[in-house]
Amino acid sequence: MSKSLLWDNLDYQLQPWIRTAVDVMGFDEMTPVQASTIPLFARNKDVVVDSITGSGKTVSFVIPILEKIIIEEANSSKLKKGHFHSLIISPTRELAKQIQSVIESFLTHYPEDLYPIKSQLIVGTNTNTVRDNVSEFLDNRPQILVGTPGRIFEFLKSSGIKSKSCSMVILDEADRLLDVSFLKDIENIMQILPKQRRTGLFSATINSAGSNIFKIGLRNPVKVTVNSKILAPVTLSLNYAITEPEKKFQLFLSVLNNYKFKKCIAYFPTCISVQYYYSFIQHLVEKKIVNEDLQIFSLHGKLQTSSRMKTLETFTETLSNAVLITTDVAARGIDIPDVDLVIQLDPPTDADIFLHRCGRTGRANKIGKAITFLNKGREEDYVSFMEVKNVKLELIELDVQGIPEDFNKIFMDWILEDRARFDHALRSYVAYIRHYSNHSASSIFRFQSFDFVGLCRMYGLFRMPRMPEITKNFKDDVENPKVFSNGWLIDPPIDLDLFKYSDSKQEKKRLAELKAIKDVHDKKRLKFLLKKKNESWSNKTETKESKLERRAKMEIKRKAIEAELAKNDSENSDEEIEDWKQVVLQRKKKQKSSASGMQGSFDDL
Ligand SMILES: Nc1ncnc2c1ncn2[C@@H]1O[C@H](COP(=O)(O)OP(=O)(O)OP(=O)(O)O)[C@@H](O)[C@H]1O
Repeated sequence: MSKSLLWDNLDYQLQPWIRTAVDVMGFDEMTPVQASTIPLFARNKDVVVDSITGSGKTVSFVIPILEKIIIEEANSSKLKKGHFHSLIISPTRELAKQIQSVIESFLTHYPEDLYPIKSQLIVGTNTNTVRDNVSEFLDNRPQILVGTPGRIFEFLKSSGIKSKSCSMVILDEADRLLDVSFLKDIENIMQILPKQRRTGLFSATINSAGSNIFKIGLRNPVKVTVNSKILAPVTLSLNYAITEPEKKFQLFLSVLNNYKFKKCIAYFPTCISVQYYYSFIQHLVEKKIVNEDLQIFSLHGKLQTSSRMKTLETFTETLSNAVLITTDVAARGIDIPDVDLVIQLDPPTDADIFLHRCGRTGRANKIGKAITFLNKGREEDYVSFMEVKNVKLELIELDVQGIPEDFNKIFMDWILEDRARFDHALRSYVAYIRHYSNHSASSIFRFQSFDFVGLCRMYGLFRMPRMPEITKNFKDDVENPKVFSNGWLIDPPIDLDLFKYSDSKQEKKRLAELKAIKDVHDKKRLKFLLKKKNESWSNKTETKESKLERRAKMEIKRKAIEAELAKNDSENSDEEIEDWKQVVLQRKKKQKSSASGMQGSFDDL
């Protein structure tokens, strides 16, 4: 045990009940980040903390907050109604909830005869409004608030909420909170809070925040960097496996069946792919193709908050043989005991997220393994790309051991039971293509060398959809022996007219549409109807209102451009007028292509 990490070696004495709490929690010594950060907060410094995943950053801000509240209470500066002492902001509700439970687990050791210390969660859920947050706050008078940016901003603006006593603010996963999606809310929150406050920023990838760190009014911050050369815990082994897309999902199942693990988190690229594969895996468990002992959970951003929280809770409480299929909603900060395996079906679009995902295992000196699947061909370059970033990945050989040879047929039979599954597969496929085109390392993740047929098979599609990305980059049927005419991947093709929805209402609607189309003999009208029908899963979600809104906006834009043209007509040369016309044309073209850009369809479906 290193002497400098002993709790009693801090340059001030911890409150006795906090000392008891760390003992009971089994924290024999401080982690390095705690040993550096706790004394800095005690000396009223602002801190920017960069320390690897699972290194105990949460406790390094929870203890100082609790200590400060007690010291200030002891100085009889009790908070008045509507005031609070500390604010902790996190990018996700799950993480906010987790931080609050760390606070609560400390508070179970707080002496009952002292003035009560309380915390409150300020996050949006499907059942509570910001008003509910406010009335709970005014009734309970908690000193510590933990929440997500949007809801906290709304909360702070509400009448009755007084921010001027807030003396500590923590941004956990600060680089995420300071990226474009949250920055505005964070800046707005900081403007409401008093300038005289202590601020702490924490992350395992804080450097990605760049100069945005200085947008939130830090005062002479001290940077705490623990082991700058190590980007991942030494107990975490980082592996990659090369696979063809067609075999990727089978490889994943084979790992689940054959690897010994307590808990596994598997990252899928999109919410819809989590939903889709989750239902297929249920079927595979029933068919005993996936180990029956495994308990499979799914978590993604499209689920309601209460069900997200519940899933996470149950997964946390399950002792072993548990698999969580999820998206990046569970990539950062989530601390679940005994996760010893992380699988990434695809590398994340943002390289920083790679470390956060892998870091769900190998935490607090426990052994963990993370395996990332890379598509054969171009994606192997990801290994050297990560090496430049100081992240070394080791190759691991995997095979589809134990997965039935007729797996593709089993997949297809499952889809054929219900046409809705085919729609789901198609939507997942399209979402994947959209996801793939967002990779920050675009020189590695390129469509030019992508195995579109393999991807179709991975999603169980037996026919290739038409999408601009595919038509642009895919060598056609003649050149590709795996594809039969009209994009079919099976021979003979199936009769799509006989492919039914299991939901009777949906099926009735389909049959009515089919009849309407068959009754049309006018070719032009038929083409129009087919086009409209094809939009069903991609575009029809757009409401009539939003279409009208968009049309109105386009009208305003068009008028502005025309006005500009007219102005230029009178003032400029013919050449400049021509340039302007080109701009208008290009703009229109761009709008057209982005509107149709991410659709997939079958002309005759
Ligand atoms: N002093 C300690 N000794 C042993 N374990 C500790 C100590 N402090 C915290 N832990 C445990 O370490 C684990 C990781 O802590 P925490 O979630 O705070 O990590 P983190 O650095 O915030 O990670 P991430 O960057 O992934 O959010 C938790 O399970 C926590 O209980």
